[in-house]
Amino acid sequence: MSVLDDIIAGVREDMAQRQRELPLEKVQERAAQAAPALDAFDALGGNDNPRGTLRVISEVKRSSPSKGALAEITDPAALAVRYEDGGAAVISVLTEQRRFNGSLADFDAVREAVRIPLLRKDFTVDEYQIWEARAHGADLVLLIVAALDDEQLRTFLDLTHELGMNALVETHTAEEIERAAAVGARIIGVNVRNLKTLEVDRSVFAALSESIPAGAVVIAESGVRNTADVEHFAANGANAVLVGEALVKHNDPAATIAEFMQAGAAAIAGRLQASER
Ligand SMILES: O=C(O)c1ccccc1NCC(=O)[C@H](O)[C@H](O)COP(=O)(O)O
Repeated sequence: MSVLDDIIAGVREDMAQRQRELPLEKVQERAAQAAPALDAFDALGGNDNPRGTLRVISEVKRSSPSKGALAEITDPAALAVRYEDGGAAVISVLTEQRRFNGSLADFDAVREAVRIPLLRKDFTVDEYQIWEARAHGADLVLLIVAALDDEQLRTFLDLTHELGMNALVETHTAEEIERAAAVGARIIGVNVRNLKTLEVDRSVFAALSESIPAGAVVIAESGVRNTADVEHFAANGANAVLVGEALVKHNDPAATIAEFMQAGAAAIAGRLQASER
């Protein structure tokens, strides 16, 4: 069983428990009462032409299967406020419990504290989780192509859009990018971490980003350690980077986000100039 399969097995068990406690109809009632979703596509520069700014999706991440415990994060809301102050475009909150030590309670605390779009970062395998995300005020959900068949991918993306949210559709191979494009994904991430082996290979992004259709927002996910990594991803077509570990371990995450945005903007300016020549 791969790491991803193992995570998903636990996610299904935990979701079954929540479904017993709060059936879908109740979650749908709560979703209907939630404030409308914020436009994460716009916040990530989807409507800017040319996309001259590098956006940062900043993640609230306590633990991970690859690294174990990363940071204590006793107050996720306070961390999120620092992210917002630093200029984060979107905040990602991990809600998976067993391997990432996240929760919907963390998500709720962050939702109360900030006004920018929020990604509910979980392993989506059922429509219930998409309704649940909306009921908790999410603006963006994660759809991992490797975890879904084409029918699920299309149905889940359509439901996400019907509920007024956007989806970060995550890929790791050329074939997964084709599948994401075929269902009309508007925000496509390339995760340089292989979720089946946990290996991080930053070269995967440059090899794949050109095959992402024009018009989609391009996200480089995982493995950002410093400004050099941001420059590398931005020079190779990233409109945004999704960063967890480097921010939760830093004592000044706001300053780090600002540095990443500055480094990314310079690299994008270089890329745009080169394409005009
Ligand atoms: O982070 C992991 O070890 C991991 C393992 C298996 C599935 C998903 C995993 N992480 C989810 C992510 O995509 C990252 O949290 C996110 O991209 C940020 O990564 P990083 O900046 O490297 O912490």
